[in-house]
Amino acid sequence: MRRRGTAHSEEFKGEIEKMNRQSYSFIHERDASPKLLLSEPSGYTAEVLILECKYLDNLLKYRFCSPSWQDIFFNWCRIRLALSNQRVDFCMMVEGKCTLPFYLWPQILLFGAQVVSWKNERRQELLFISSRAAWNVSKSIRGGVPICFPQFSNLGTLEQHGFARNRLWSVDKSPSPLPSPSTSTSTSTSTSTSTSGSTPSTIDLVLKSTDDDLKTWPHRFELRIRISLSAGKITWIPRVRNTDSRPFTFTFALRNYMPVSDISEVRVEGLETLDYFDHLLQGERCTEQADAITFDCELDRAYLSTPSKIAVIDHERKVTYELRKEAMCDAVVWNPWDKKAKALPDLGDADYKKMVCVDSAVIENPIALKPGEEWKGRQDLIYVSSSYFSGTLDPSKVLGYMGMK
Ligand SMILES: O=P(O)(O)OC[C@H]1O[C@@H](O)[C@H](O)[C@@H](O)[C@@H]1O
Repeated sequence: MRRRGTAHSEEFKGEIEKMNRQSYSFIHERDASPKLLLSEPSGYTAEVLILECKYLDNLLKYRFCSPSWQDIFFNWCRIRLALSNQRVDFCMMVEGKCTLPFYLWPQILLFGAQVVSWKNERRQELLFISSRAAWNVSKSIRGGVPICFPQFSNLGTLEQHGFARNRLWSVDKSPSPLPSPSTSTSTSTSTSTSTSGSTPSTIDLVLKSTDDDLKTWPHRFELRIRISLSAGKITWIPRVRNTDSRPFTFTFALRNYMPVSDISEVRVEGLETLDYFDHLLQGERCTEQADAITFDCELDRAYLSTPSKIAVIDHERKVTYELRKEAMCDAVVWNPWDKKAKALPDLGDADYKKMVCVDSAVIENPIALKPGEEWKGRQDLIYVSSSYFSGTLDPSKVLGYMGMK
């Protein structure tokens, strides 16, 4: 826990002044943790303990806890909206219920429902964030796990990767039950997992079509994402429901920006011998010849009909990310390399060396939903400290260790 220190006093001051104007107040007693008192016009008042604050560009980010974490989600959202009118951020609040320590809680932006921070027990960041991430504009952050919907990449007439990553989502306080796991597309409302008893380290976010969205994509939908956390694993369960009177189709991806020690030391395993669309060859269909994907130039490929488990092995850092997925049979591998990195304004020139994207996706066969139907996918991202050493990689051992063989 980091208490308010002198390094932050100016930042707090600026924010307190703004809060006063918005009729929120800030309490700080000498030798006590700083507290924020939220009072809404409706009369709701809550006291929040601030655990940590950091300043990122023009946005002050807090970690905090409260007796009522769900209420605070909502109040926090309103505060950020009122103060910046730009983006909203929060951490999963599970005080008193969650067995995980604070520093393991991921940070999720309501803007895009994007997870932007996820840490392991050694407090290492497990997601990549660009050194030039633009936190204060109305555009998806370069890093973390943005959600691509209803279009992946430029495979359609919509903005690149669809609009969902550039919209403000809501917390779904009473999420509808998950459909049966046996069907990936279902009209069933039967439950296998009770949402009323959803675990404290789970949050449901929802995006619904707006009148503006309907002008560019004329289909009414509800996109729900359940994000759950357990030690060493973070899970996304996306669901898309057709709430329109006509059928529609869509493509989808969870773009995983993973941090790596050096991109030239990385191997992606599980995609060998598969066909892929090469975006750098105008989508030409090719077949993977290598026994693992390695990187020495720009790569932008959508691998087709992939297995449910893929391993991203960082040889140097002795770390493996295991990607497990359901109902998302394609997988994208992307690294922009040097020229493209320079051309992307929100990516540092050398950042390409420190990241790789391996995404769970539905691209080749878009999902078709009739009115009332729902599609459900799932992605688990698992962090494994590998036990092998640089230069002595034995893929079969690693895959065996991960339960993949
Ligand atoms: O910059 P964005 O919109 O996040 O996309 C990053 C890259 O994503 C890839 O999937 C696309 O094929 C590239 O064309 C694109 O540059």
